[in-house]
Amino acid sequence: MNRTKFTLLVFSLSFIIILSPLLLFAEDGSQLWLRYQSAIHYKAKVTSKEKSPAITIAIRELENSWQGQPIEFNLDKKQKHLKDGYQIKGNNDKITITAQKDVGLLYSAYHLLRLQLTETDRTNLNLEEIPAYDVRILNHWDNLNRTIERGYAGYSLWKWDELPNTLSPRYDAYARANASIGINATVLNNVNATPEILTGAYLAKVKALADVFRPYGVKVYLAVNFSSPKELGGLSDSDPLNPEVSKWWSSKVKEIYSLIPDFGGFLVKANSEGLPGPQDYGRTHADGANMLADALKPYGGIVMWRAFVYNPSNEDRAKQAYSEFTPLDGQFRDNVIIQIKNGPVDFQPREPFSPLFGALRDTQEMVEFQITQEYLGFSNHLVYLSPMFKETLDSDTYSDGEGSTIAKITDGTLRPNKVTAISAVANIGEDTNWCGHHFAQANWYAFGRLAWNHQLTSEQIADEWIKMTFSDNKDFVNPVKDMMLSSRETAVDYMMPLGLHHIFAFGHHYGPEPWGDVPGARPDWMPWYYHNADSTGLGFDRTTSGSNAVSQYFPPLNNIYNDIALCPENLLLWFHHVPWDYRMKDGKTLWDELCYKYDSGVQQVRAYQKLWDRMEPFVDEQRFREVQSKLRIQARDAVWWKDACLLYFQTFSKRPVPYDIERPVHELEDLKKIKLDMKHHN
Ligand SMILES: CO[C@H]1[C@H](O)[C@@H](O)[C@H](O)O[C@@H]1C(=O)O
Repeated sequence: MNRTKFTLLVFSLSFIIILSPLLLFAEDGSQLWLRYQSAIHYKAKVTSKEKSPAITIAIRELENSWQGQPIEFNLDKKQKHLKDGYQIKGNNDKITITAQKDVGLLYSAYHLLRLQLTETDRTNLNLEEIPAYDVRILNHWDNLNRTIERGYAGYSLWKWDELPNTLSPRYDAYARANASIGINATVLNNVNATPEILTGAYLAKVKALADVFRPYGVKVYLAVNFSSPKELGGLSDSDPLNPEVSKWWSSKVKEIYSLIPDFGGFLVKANSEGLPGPQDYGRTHADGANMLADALKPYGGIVMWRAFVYNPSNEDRAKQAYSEFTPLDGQFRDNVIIQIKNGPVDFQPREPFSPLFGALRDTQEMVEFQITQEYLGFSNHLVYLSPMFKETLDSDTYSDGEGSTIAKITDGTLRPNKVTAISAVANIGEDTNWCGHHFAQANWYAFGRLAWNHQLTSEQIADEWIKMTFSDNKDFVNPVKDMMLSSRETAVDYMMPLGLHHIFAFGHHYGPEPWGDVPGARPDWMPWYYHNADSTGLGFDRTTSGSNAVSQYFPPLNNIYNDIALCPENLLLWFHHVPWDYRMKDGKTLWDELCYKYDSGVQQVRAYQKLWDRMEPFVDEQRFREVQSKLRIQARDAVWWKDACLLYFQTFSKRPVPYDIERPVHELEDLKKIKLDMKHHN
């Protein structure tokens, strides 16, 4: 080797040595799970007779990163059964992909790259993927001032003040991330919607976003305020039966479609939590939804009408959506779909499924999940939500006999739905790592994967996500996967075990406040409304001798939930007021069981801390430290929850905390004084 070559070699080696830690350090999670290595020495050969923006992206993704056989794209419009899906066939020499839509080819590109990143065999491929739902949609609760209701990852991605002229690169990255997991729709603004979103100025901004998202197959939808005709159009009212009102909506819809020809439709929260709606004029939800549906119909748009309604009344809050919507069954147009939260109350760590699923026989239904962790420690706690999503989807409602799962009711298997959909409230914000917690990215990922295929297991999804996001080393994948898979149950244990619910601090919903009593607030906003602790026991009596919410479920569930001996123990205090000395299945008293559950939640988080520390060699410095520090918060919060709930409930149970578990480290009176400043959390 001559001198020049030697100098060059030394120079480049030192360059690599100096720079590599910096590169590692710069690893911040902004790439999400899209960590494809670029194929520097090899440009994949991808051929396609057809061209379109989606196909161009698909080719670009593969040419940048695919390290395998040449690929041939085929568009075959006759293969309608594929919907947004695709077939992949291939051997060592070649891969052929067929889709009926160009977006199907794009999805197939991400499928191949996923196989590559997860080290799955790619030499013998013969598969067909068809999505379970037509509309796989994120709901952003983003306000026009860029705060996010229940958002814990910074401000909204949408920079309304810069739009439509300036386009943040995050818009493209957002659409790409969604496309990579099959999400094809997004509601840009908060369901607590302001009429302003429908002004010409905002629609021009919405159009700019729709144009960025379109090549990735992501359609834009808007949440609308039911009073828009009055507030924006200057009409005397917004009565759905007033012809002027429906005329106003028709012309607004026409204006939207002239800007965004593939606009998806509206999401509506009406007559709920103070928002206006058809009931303001003595009309029904059906009158309101149908009026909007008629305006959207000529363009193929849909209305997602939310069932999240409850009034200050004497009726158990858990019963109200069912009471209000079942009498309207069969009255909705075929482009209306009722969007129902997974549980009957409000995204609690664990709820039974909403009894509305399956009860509306002649009305289309869809699930609304919450990815953002409003009731699960915000972006501070590591809680992998796939098991929770699956718990709902796999729940058997018995509406059409055994096997009538929520998945089958909503995906069209059991009902002749014109359109099928599944939604979730997003956890995405402007933070560099998108979701506030590196592991919260897994929940966005899991929602997309389940919306595509609800038969995937939580374990499969976690496995993929860990390998793509962090490492495929089994010494990392296996323990981290175990941590993720148990994390939801852990959170339930240190927050609200055995069916307890809604004992959160008023307003921000972060910490515990089972004693909560907000002067002047309505009873169903008080935590004691939900736990009913007294000297005899704990829990909400929803049996036939209590609020009778059990009767909203189909047999045999109504009887199972009604019977304290049959009711699943993880829902016991949801359905029953249980004596403190009631014997649980393991022989412990209710009080002791409660104590052990809280303690086990705390111990589990401690175990996660230890586990994560052992993972240091596998993770870059920055992500390692960030997750480590979040776990510290989670561990402190878990103790806070345990102490607050046990010390408070003990004032009723008057029994000792079992002597073999960790003693409280707080005074109840001190805990009662904690006031969190959650203003930035809205
Ligand atoms: C958007 O409002 C939210 C509100 O912030 C939240 O606390 C509650 O969970 O539900 C509401 C809803 O789903 O409409």
